[in-house]
Amino acid sequence: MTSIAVIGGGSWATAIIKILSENNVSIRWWLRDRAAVEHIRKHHYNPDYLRDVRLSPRKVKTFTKITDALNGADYVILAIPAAFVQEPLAALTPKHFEGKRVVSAIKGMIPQRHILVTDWVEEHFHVPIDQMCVIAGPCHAEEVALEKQSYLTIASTHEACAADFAQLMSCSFVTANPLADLYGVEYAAVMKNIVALACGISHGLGYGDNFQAVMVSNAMQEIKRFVDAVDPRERDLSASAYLGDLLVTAYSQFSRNRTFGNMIGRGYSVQSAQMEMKMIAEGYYAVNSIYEMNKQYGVEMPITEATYKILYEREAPASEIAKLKLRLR
Ligand SMILES: NC(=O)C1=CN([C@@H]2O[C@H](COP(=O)(O)OP(=O)(O)OC[C@H]3O[C@@H](n4cnc5c(N)ncnc54)[C@H](OP(=O)(O)O)[C@@H]3O)[C@@H](O)[C@H]2O)C=CC1
Ligand SMILES: O=C(CO)COP(=O)(O)O
Repeated sequence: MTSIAVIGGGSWATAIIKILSENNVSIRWWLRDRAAVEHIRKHHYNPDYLRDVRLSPRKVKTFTKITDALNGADYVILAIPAAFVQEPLAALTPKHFEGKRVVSAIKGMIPQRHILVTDWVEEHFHVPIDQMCVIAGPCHAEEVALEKQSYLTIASTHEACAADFAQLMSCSFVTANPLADLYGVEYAAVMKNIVALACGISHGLGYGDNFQAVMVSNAMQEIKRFVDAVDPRERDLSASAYLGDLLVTAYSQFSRNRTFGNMIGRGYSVQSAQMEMKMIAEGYYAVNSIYEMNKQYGVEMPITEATYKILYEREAPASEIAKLKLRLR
């Protein structure tokens, strides 16, 4: 039986565990919150996220010590927002990861370093890049909880590695397909969160569906320009791992990033929007990383620039979106 450690106790970790539990696996789940661990052991659901998801005590064991969760695991899934992933893993060394495959379920970048999570894991824990995957595709945890038909893309530089893990992430309501484009998929997943923020901001300002459709079309071109600059290769950006993920985050009621942006458009400060939301909007951190990274690449990125100026330079949302309006086609 495949043993899988899941690191993180939020909505996506909970949804991933629900999917994995449909297969013949044993899950070793680390959460930082001791009270949540006690609650799950006693009541078999996560009290803080997706409370309707029942967790099989036979398949899912919870841990408060991260090394215990990793013990004997074949896979380690990282499912904590990128901004916070370094702290819980700080005590781990390359030895803890020896012989394990690492899967990033994170759609964000390491903020202080402006690097992808897989690059950080390779650098920090010496996990070979071909032993890593990312979980991508248009898929909200809330819909997984409701068993609504969903699709995931498992990307890796090594197709067989992606294919193995895709099998574990497939079940009656989830189809997971492998794809050999780790970097393209990972960057696109980071960038779609920035676009969702921009869509939310415009919506909060009163812009309508016509404007948003143009924003999303322009965003796809912006993502293509950036991804082609950082990792040039043949790829079909209309595939669901790229375009599908952008669409779901830009339009869905469940999108954390769009919700956060919407509050900013309605006049909330960054701090008050963060306090209002229990969940994390990765795009807030990602926009800083992509903006900083792009100083090196010089790609034309009007949507990223406008979002950065609103969130980090405290420019007025209305005037930044008005300027952006003139750059969209
Ligand atoms: N939700 C979704 O539908 C999807 C999410 N993702 C990605 O999954 C990743 C996780 O997001 P998601 O589960 O939605 O996030 P949530 O906001 O639902 O949960 C955040 C998790 O991170 C933990 N956390 C917050 N701050 C810290 C910290 N300082 N140190 C350690 N842990 C911390 C929280 O712990 P605590 O509960 O104790 O506060 C919680 O377990 C993100 O990269 C997101 O982009 C990808 C696809 C879909
Ligand atoms: O990546 C996600 C869905 O694919 C989740 O991010 P949002 O909640 O911002 O849409």
